[in-house]
Amino acid sequence: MSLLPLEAALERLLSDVSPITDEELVPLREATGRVLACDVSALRTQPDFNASAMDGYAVRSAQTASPPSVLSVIGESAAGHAFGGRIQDGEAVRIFTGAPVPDGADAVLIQEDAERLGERQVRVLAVVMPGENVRPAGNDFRQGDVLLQRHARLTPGAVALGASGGHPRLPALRRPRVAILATGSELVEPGAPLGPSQIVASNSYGLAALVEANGGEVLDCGIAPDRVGDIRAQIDRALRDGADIFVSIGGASVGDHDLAAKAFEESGATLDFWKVAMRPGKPLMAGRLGPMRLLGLPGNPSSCMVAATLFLRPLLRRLACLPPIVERTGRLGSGMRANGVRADFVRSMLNPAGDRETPEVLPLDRQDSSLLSIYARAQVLIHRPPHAPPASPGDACRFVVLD
Ligand SMILES: Nc1nc2c(c(=O)[nH]1)N[C@H]1C(S)=C(S)[C@@H](COP(=O)(O)OP(=O)(O)OC[C@H]3O[C@@H](n4cnc5c(N)ncnc54)[C@H](O)[C@@H]3O)O[C@H]1N2
Ligand code: MOO
Repeated sequence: MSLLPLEAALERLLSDVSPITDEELVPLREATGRVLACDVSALRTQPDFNASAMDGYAVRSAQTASPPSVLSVIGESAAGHAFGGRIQDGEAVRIFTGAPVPDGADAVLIQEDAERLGERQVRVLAVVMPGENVRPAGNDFRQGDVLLQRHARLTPGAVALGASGGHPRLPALRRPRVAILATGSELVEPGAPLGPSQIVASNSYGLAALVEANGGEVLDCGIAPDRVGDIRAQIDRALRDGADIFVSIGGASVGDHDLAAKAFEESGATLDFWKVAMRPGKPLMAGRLGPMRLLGLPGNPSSCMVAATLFLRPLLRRLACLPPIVERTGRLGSGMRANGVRADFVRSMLNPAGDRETPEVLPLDRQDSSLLSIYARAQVLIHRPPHAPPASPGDACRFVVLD
């Protein structure tokens, strides 16, 4: 099978994908990172009374026009305990930050500008203007105001705003469910004892982190040995459990024990493509089974993560109704050789001292696709198109940001 150009592969993968529209109410504590299903309006006004912004004395501002003057202290208003009466000329109410400003008062004199004279009196030492140190009712928002927009991704601040608006739960789109299966008889879980010629299954953890960072939910299918039946069983399980995407890791190449394509086909899936003109990540495959998408990622750790960044991430973000992550332009920090037939994605770092708009991009010196130590240091991938001519330091380049 010949290599499919990257753009054609992406087009095939994404052409008929639309965002999930199912909605669910999510408790505030679980809402960060979720995508809102609809606009959220305030159920209450904040603050719903005129509130003091400072500790001091609620006064009629006109009464402070020619300090020093003395006012009678007729009571106290604390947060949660309003003063019930009304202030008249010549009177003040001791008040604390966040407390309701009593009727009749229009300003708060901060206590640094006041001198308390026993229980009953206070000396005014400064002029206060009408409205000074008062947060009027509705200062933040009013009941019915749209606080959060449909399809916004909830930040910590947005969650706090939703809470303040009176919502214990927020309406979110269902997250795309991504089943992740590591395949390979040599794999063991991190921390488990390793037998001869065994290795740690690290990729599932990298992929799970990528899925969660991009609005998805992980269904962990563990590790399957190199047996078609075991891989198929996990495909069936993922379909039963309502996965939107099934991702296998490893067994994507052409060796005798590379069984992903066979397992996909025997499970009844159609294979959309297999093998993309890119480095790393060439043996990538994509298919579908009923409503579920399948991605077969290569096993080499960097190949797996790069293929996931380029294919799983956009698929997931589209399903999750998140904006695509677009390539950016930078300047090469070092020269590069002419490229071959595969688009090359070069693990690189950004020069922290460089220009932020058009950063200098520094390729890491070793690019072998087995090297997680290099991949983990990389912040970006320089995208060198097929047959790109040799490039010199300072030349423009395109790059993809990793997360
Ligand atoms: N004759 C050919 N051989 C290979 C070709 C080819 O075109 N012709 N392509 C090479 C390329 S490119 C890649 S990439 C690899 C990918 O192969 P597979 O997807 O079949 O990966 P495996 O053979 O299963 O594993 C490769 C490597 O990665 C390790 N691995 C696998 N799964 C995990 C995991 N979950 N966590 C960590 N490491 C994992 C595995 O032990 C192997 O060391 O094929 C080339 N060969
Ligand atoms: O594509 Mo493989 O991913 O070159 O190592």
